Amino acid sequence: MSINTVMVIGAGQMGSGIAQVCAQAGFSVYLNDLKQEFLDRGLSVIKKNLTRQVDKGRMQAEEMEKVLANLIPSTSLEDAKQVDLVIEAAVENMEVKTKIFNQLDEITPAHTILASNTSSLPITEIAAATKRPEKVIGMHFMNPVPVMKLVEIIRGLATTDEVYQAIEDMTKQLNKVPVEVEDFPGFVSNRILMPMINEAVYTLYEGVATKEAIDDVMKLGMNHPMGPLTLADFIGLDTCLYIMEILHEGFGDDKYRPCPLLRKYVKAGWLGKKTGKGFYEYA
Ligand SMILES: CC(=O)CC(=O)SCCNC(=O)CCNC(=O)[C@H](O)C(C)(C)COP(=O)(O)OP(=O)(O)OC[C@H]1O[C@@H](n2cnc3c(N)ncnc32)[C@H](O)[C@@H]1OP(=O)(O)O
Ligand SMILES: NC(=O)C1=CN([C@@H]2O[C@H](COP(=O)(O)OP(=O)(O)OC[C@H]3O[C@@H](n4cnc5c(N)ncnc54)[C@H](OP(=O)(O)O)[C@@H]3O)[C@@H](O)[C@H]2O)C=CC1
Repeated sequence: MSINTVMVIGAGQMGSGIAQVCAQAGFSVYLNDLKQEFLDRGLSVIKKNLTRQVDKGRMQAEEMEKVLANLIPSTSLEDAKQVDLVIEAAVENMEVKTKIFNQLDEITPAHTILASNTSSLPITEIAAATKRPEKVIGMHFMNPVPVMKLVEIIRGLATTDEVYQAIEDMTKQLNKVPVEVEDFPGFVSNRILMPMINEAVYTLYEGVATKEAIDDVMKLGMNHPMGPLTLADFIGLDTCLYIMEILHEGFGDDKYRPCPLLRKYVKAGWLGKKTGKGFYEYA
């Protein structure tokens, strides 16, 4: 099962990072989003990241041009006709994802593998929106994608060994480390990380400490590279809330109830770094 051409759906922070690492590994990459302006934003982030590598002497300018030439902007899902693998990184919403997978199932050739970068949604349910559940798989990258080594790989109930192997091999080609986990809400990463972030929001909500103090405790006391509230802003408060809701619903356990303050911020449109304001403000 050979993968040469990839489509990444969603040119947000995850999609643009995934497209960048695929293009750097030599794959031809269609980067797809709903509107040209989102694509332009994603491509400009990629260019900025690569330019930093060139400035630091880690990449030749010609190499950067080669990587950029591997990227093909796309606003039409029909472009998926050409690809061997789709990695979907649109918003964390089951309705949106099943709609995309259903369309991809019609558009892509029979051999194409359909992967989702979902952070918490059941792969088996996404796969059920297609007539090829054996070719649907979770490929969960971490943020920021060009820096973080891990990719969680999640099989749906029907995913074949051959498809799993192709995705594990591809992950290694991207210079990442694959870790296989089972299809349960939040997988391993967000089942552990997100309740910690949610608890940090409760700690703020209950007035136990200021946001800066909460972050300092976890940075200086536990050696976390970012405090949990800074990390929540970095991930996106909407994504954090969606993940908590999926854990809450998926396990039916109130220990996963999202903090009302998190809900309030999302309702206000304070989504973190990507909107310029979350727990902190960003220029
Ligand atoms: C929600 C989910 O489903 C799953 C998730 O992804 S959860 C989130 C997982 N990610 C984390 O937990 C990130 C925690 N934070 C960190 O690891 C670090 O703070 C960090 C890597 C983001 C930044 O590291 P730092 O040392 O504080 O800053 P800095 O020195 O500026 O950056 C270190 C390197 O990362 C690069 N970098 C930082 N942010 C970047 C970005 N957004 N994109 C690309 N590269 C980036 C920098 O260029 C720098 O590269 P070099 O070492 O090659 O020069
Ligand atoms: N943020 C993180 O740290 C991580 C997130 N993830 C997962 O990755 C996915 C994307 O998250 P993230 O990149 O942070 O989110 P962003 O909000 O940064 O980006 C999502 C992008 O997808 C676009 N989009 C939405 N619907 C569609 C569609 N139907 N077709 C094409 N594009 C669409 C959005 O456009 P618009 O702006 O119009 O909505 C936006 O540009 C989510 O499933 C998330 O859970 C996984 C690991 C880490």
